[in-house]
Formats: sequence, structure tokens, C-alpha cells
Amino acid sequence: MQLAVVGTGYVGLVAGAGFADFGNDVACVDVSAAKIEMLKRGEVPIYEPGLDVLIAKNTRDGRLRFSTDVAGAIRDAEIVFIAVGTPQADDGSADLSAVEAVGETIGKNLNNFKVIATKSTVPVGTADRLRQIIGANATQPFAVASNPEFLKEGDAVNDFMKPDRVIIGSDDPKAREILRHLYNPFVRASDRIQLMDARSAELTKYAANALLASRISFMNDLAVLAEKLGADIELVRKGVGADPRIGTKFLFAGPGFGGSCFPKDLSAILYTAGSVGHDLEIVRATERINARQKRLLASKVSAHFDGALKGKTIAVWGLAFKPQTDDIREAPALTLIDALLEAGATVQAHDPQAMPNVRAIYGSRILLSDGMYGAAEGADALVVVTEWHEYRRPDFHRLKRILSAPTLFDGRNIWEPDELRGMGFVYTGIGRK
Ligand SMILES: NC(=O)C1=CN([C@@H]2O[C@H](COP(=O)(O)OP(=O)(O)OC[C@H]3O[C@@H](n4cnc5c(N)ncnc54)[C@H](O)[C@@H]3O)[C@@H](O)[C@H]2O)C=CC1
Ligand SMILES: O=C(O)[C@H]1O[C@H](OP(=O)(O)OP(=O)(O)OC[C@H]2O[C@@H](n3ccc(=O)[nH]c3=O)[C@H](O)[C@@H]2O)[C@H](O)[C@@H](O)[C@@H]1O
Repeated sequence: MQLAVVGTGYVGLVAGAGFADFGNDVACVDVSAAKIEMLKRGEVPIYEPGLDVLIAKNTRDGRLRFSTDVAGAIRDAEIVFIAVGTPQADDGSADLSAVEAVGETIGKNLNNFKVIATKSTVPVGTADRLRQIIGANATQPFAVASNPEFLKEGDAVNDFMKPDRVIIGSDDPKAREILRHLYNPFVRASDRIQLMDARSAELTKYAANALLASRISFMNDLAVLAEKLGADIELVRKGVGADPRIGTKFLFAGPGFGGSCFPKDLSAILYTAGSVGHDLEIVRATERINARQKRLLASKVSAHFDGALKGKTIAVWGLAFKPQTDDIREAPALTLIDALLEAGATVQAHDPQAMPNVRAIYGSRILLSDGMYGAAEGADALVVVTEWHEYRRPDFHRLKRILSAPTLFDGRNIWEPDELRGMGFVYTGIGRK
């Protein structure tokens, strides 16, 4: 099938390359000439495991191409996927200006019947709004569909190629059939494709993210309680997760959730709920707890030094909001670094992928080290914020030698407190004795 994917960010690139890999002819288009130039040169603007190989293969085989010609790609396509950003607006709602701009371009370039499928996370009612915008200019029939994306960064290619479910939200039977046909090769069982109306599909996306985020905040809140009561949140996590009704995933206490999606999507669903006079109290609490949790590591470090961080050097391992990505949007490490700098500390940091993005924000205000041990050299404490593989089993003997004080803050509970205390470290985790 002939597809246009508008927006070449995490979602658009993964979806475009994934669709091409199943034999479709895909044009990935973006308004950012810089991104498209990079992609044309064979460079991938983001770090996402496996994506470079997928893009290279499908570009070479002629099924995937990149362009800034949004209108041309729309005219050539049977299905247009909208995968542009929907960032948080000042009032907390989702900023739909990019989605609406694409809708206008589609309306003006509708040369035959097309399905317009929204992959961006958009508030309930956006499909209706798009239908109006496109219809205002259209001279040809078209159908809109909500096709929310559930991939997670760091494992995006895998999530996209083997989805748990594909949600197709449209009242138009032709659109449902065309999208079902497109997705059939991706799903192992046909019941993984769920057909529904557009509003339910749009709400499903926010419901999934809000539910996942609330699990994390619940565990982070319990972690605070565990510490106060002398219990260990890691044992509690394993205990509750053994119940299949609860499940083991997304129960990890940590420095608070970040990323480009949970924070903005919680805010957007609260705004939507408010607009119809409903207060989603659990979502509000999820946000509040997360804001508190993101400040927790900084307050633990500060408490350790009795509030006297001026002149201290703090090493930070892990800057991306999660491992296997270079994305630092809303990353808890940034909240920590801001607080440390504010308190007068020197920060030495390392991340396997995110350092260029961090450098673009902080410049010379923090020291970024090419090696993880380089970042720890001479520091008064080491804080691990993101659980990259290489931080899980470091050479603790070496760390003890190079740190100026053997002080560890484990923001992800990846280390063994007893073992480290036995080695003479001062160990502090999240929600542990
Ligand atoms: N990042 C993720 O893991 C996931 C994101 N989503 C949703 O997908 C959407 C996109 O997210 P990301 O890919 O992370 O965003 P992103 O910010 O990485 O990429 C968005 C792209 O859209 C382009 N763009 C903006 N306006 C445009 C226009 N008028 N015409 C053409 N291109 C335009 C931008 O230049 C940028 O390259 C958001 O709604 C997000 O909530 C959904 C699931 C997962
Ligand atoms: O809508 C989106 O954009 C995506 O948002 C999340 O994906 P993502 O933000 O890429 O990453 P997650 O793995 O969900 O992690 C989000 C944050 O929660 C934190 N987290 C996750 C799990 C956990 O147990 N504890 C925890 O603190 C992570 O460290 C990270 O900061 C969802 O998992 C995806 O399904 C969804 O498509």
C-alpha cells in the first residue's frame, strides 16, 4: 500500500520503517529540513535500538523515502498517518496546532479517497475536529480514524512490529477495512486488532498511559511509606507482583517518571475531564506524587550533606528518562541536576546516549565525561538515576578507590544494599531500609 507518514519523530520514524518492512511503499515527511537531510544521508536523528538497521534496509530496497514535500506525499498516499508532536500547551491541554496544520494540508491536497489515521496522542474529539478541518477544503471523499500508538522508547521497534494490540477507531467501514488489511501481517492473532469508535480509541490511549503512570506513582508513594516503616519496597514489589491479577511490570519505585508522554498526557486528560466537569482524582494524585518523587533524590543527597552542597562534587550516572534512549524530555536526572547546581554543587555526569542532548541544555555548567568512571572520579557521592545495563554491575572496588567518599545513591534500586554496606559504602536507595 502507498502510505504517507507525517512527522519523523520517535513514532513516525518507527512506524514508517515498520510499515515499509512489511512491503508497503512509505514516504516519511517532516517540516524539519534538517531532520530530513540527515535521514537522506542515512543518519538517524534519534537513538532507538534497531531503528537504524530497519531504516537502512528499507531505504536500500526502495520502500522507504524521506522528504519535506508533505503535500506531495499526501497526494500519492492511500493512507496518511499523522505522527506529529502534541506537546503540552500553557493551560495544560494538548497543543493540537501541528495536527491541525497537517489536517489543513491534507484537505487542500485530497486528490482521491484517503484514510487519515491519527497516530499522535490526541484528546477525545480530535477525529471529529480533523473531519471538519479536512472537509472545509476537500473536494474528494475521505475517512478519519484514530489509530493510537502504544510503543515505548528504547523498545519501540519491537513494540511496533509485534504489538499487543492495534486499536482502530473509526465509524467508517471502508477505513476500518483498509487499516485492518494494513495491520494484519503485524498481529499474531486477529483478535489483537480491536475495532471501535474514534472517541473510545482516543480515550483508550490516555487511559493506558494514565493507568501505567498511576501504578508507578502508587509504588513511589508506598516506597516513602516503606522507608518510614522500616520495610523494603523491593520485597513488597515482588510480593504483590506475584499475584497475576497485579502482574510484575511497571511496579518499580524510582526517581519519578519522565519522558515526553506520561507527564503531558496526564495533564491533557485532566484538562479534557475538567472541560466536561469531571475531576480525575487518581490522575491528579499521580501527578502530585510524581512531582514530589522527582525532587526526592536531590533531597536525599542534600540531607546526607546536612544541606551543605556548596563545594561538593556529585557524580550522576544516567541522564535519559529511561535506558536505551537518548530522550531527556522531563527526565528526573534534569530535576536532580538543577537542584544540585542551585545548591552550589559541581555535577559530573555520564550517559551512554543522552550526553549530546544534555550538553545542548547545560553547556559548560556541568561536566560530561565520556566514561562512567571518569564521571565518578573525585566525587563526594555517586547517584544513579537511569538504570542503563552498564551501571548495574560496576566495578565497586574501583568506584571505592576513585570516589573521594564511598557514598552511593541508588535511584533505581539496582544494587544490593547489604553487599555494598559490607564493602564500606554508605548506601541509600528508594524505599529501602
Ligand atoms: N515518543 C513516544 O514514545 C510515543 C509518542 N506518542 C505520540 O506520538 C506523537 C509524536 O511523538 P514523538 O514521535 O515522540 O514526537 P517528536 O517530537 O519526536 O516528533 C514529531 C515530529 O513532527 C514534526 N512536525 C511538527 N509539525 C509538523 C507538521 N506540521 N508537518 C510535518 N511534520 C511536523 C516535527 O518536526 C518532529 O520531527 C505525540 O502525540 C506523542 O504523544 C505515542 C506513543 C509513543
Ligand atoms: O504514549 C507514549 O509515548 C508511551 O509512553 C510510555 O512509554 P515511554 O514513556 O517511552 O517509556 P516507559 O517505559 O513507559 O517509561 C516511562 C517512565 O516511567 C518510568 N518507570 C517505568 C516503569 C516502572 O516500573 N517505573 C518507572 O519509574 C521510566 O523510568 C520512565 O521515566 C508507555 O509505556 C507507552 O506504552 C506509550 O506508548
